[in-house]
Parts: sequence; C-alpha cells; structure tokens
Amino acid sequence: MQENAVAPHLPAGSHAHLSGRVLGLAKLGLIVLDANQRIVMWNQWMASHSGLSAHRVQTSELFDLFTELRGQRLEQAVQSAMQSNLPQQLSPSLNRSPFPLYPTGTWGGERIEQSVSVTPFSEGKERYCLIEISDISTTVGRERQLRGQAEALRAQSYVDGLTGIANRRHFDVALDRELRRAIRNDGQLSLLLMDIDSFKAYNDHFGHQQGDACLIHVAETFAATLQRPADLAARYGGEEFGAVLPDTGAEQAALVAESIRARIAALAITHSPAAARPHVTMSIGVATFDKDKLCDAAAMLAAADGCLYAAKHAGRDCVIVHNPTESVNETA
Ligand SMILES: Nc1nc2c(ncn2[C@@H]2O[C@H](COP(=O)(O)OP(=O)(O)OP(=O)(O)O)[C@@H](O)[C@H]2O)c(=O)[nH]1
Repeated sequence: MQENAVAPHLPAGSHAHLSGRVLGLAKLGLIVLDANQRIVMWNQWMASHSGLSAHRVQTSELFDLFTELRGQRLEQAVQSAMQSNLPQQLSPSLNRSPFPLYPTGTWGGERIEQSVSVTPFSEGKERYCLIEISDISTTVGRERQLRGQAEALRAQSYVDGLTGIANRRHFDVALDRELRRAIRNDGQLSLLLMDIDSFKAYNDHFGHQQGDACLIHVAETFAATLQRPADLAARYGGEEFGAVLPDTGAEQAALVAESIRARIAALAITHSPAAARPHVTMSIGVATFDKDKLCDAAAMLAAADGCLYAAKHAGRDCVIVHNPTESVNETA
C-alpha cells in the first residue's frame, strides 16, 4: 500500500493487502465517494497528479474540494449514477480536463487530458461511487497532430505546387459549387480561361527554369488582380489559368479579363524573339452562366475555351467574350 492512498493497514500477503498495492500502482486516477460525496479513497496516481495527498483530501466533499466542478457535467454524472445506480461516462470531447490534474511535477502547466467514468456500487448497506480518470493526453495529442496533418494535406491537394495559387482540382470544385449556387439563386457566374501566348517559344529561348519563374510571376499578378474574396484564381494546367467569378455578369467579367490582360502586358516581361510580341502576354476567353444555354460546367468550359481559341486566332493578347446569341465577341 502506498502511503498516499487512503485504506486501512492490512497484513502483508493478504488479498486485501494485494488490492491496496494494486491501487497504489494503478496508472489511472481512482476516487471513491460515499453517499454524501465525501472522499473515502484517493489513490497514489491522484496524489501525484493533483499535488493533494490522500490524507489531505480524506473525508472532504469532492465538490467542496474542487469548487470549479460544481454544477458541471461531473457533478451531474455522480448524482445520476447514485440515483439511477447506472454507470456514467463523461464525453471526452466535451469534458477534456475536468480535474486540475497535471503531469507529475508540472503544477500550473497544461492540464492532463482526461477520460472520466463514474460507477455506482454498494458494499453492505453503504452506497459508493467510483470515479476513474484516465490520462488520454497522448491520444488527444496524436489526434490533434493527425488532424493538423490531414488539414495540411487537404490544403496541399488544392494548391498548385509551382505557383502557390489554386490548382485544377480546386478550380473544378469551385466551379461546380458556384454553378449550383447560381442555379439555386438564379444568380450570375462567369468563367475565364487564359493562356500565356507563345510560351513554347519563351521556354525554348530562356530555358524551362526561367519559364517556371515567368509562370509564377504571371500567376501572382493574375491572382492579385481579382478583387473579391469569392473570386478564385487557379492554374488550370501548364501555361493555362482559370478564374471563377461568382455574382459576375458578362460585362463585368470582360472588364476583369481586360484588366488581367493589361496587367500581364504591363509587367513587360521580355519575350523570346520568336514570339509574336516583344513582351509576355495572355489571351483570355470569357463565358457566363446562362440557365437556358450555358448551365453546366462542361458547357461553360467549352464556351470559354472556344473564346480562348478565337483570341489566339485573332492575334493573341486579347479578350474574347462568349455571346450566346452570336458566335464570339472580341472586346480587346
Ligand atoms: N516552364 C514551364 N513550361 C511549361 C509548364 N507547363 C507547360 N509549359 C510549356 O508551355 C508551352 C505551351 O506551348 P504550346 O501549347 O505550344 O502553346 P504556346 O507556345 O503558348 O502557343 P500559343 O498558346 O498558341 O500562344 C510548352 O512548351 C510547355 O512545355 C511548366 O510548368 N513550366
């Protein structure tokens, strides 16, 4: 029997003596309350994690000793266990650290994360309640770490590794979500597809590494041009980019596209001599949701891609807006 556990002195070798030894060695907190909620047993684990010896707490009422537990879930659990004679388990997610218990020797730091169960029992005519407290700090810590890792992985899976803006998967998810919202609310939605002009020539002339640096510069400028928090700038693939613009009609989308085109041209990044223009430029296709004619992602993408193709054929460095009544409509 450890000196900090409350129990009568018993002859060595008896079963009761053995039980006392086991209580002292147990790696969980054990408290026994009588029918008046007075502490009649407090094991060594409780003493070394609370800083309160068994002699100090003996016969104290648990909820006088820990007044912060009054009116809390633990007091209710003890009361219902005694009344119903049924065991109670405190939800670890809602009651992570009810007792002021700390890793041995670190009083005042972070509390041990706890899983607490309450079990009523009778001995002769006396009624008691056993409270068991397990240290689940390691499990909770591991859970937190896993959640953090899962969150980081999820974020990574939505981010383009080279440019740091949204990737194609993020673009697809955003387009689908915003399309459903536009259909539900009879709202507006536009989509831009854009492509750096003559980028093969840029790579061939300056090398792939400088090509990558150019892509990063263009992506950052394009993303910074979008003003609204709900707008999404994404790398669609290779030297192609896409933007999802919620609550944006065709006219406004054309203005956004034109300001992207102008800002990229204004970067004045020297292009390859083989390119059509002296500086790096972009061609942009614009499509706008129309509940009768352009009402799904595939149709909107095809329309924007058709406009992008037309922009290339119109000489590049321009914006072409899809017009549902006509074929295409060049705006810059
Ligand atoms: N550096 C670099 N180049 C890329 C990357 N992804 C695609 N490219 C290059 O982008 C170029 C695209 O070339 P093309 O599809 O022929 O088009 P283009 O030369 O831009 O011509 P137009 O689109 O007609 O103006 C190819 O040379 C690809 O290798 C990348 O991540 N990094």
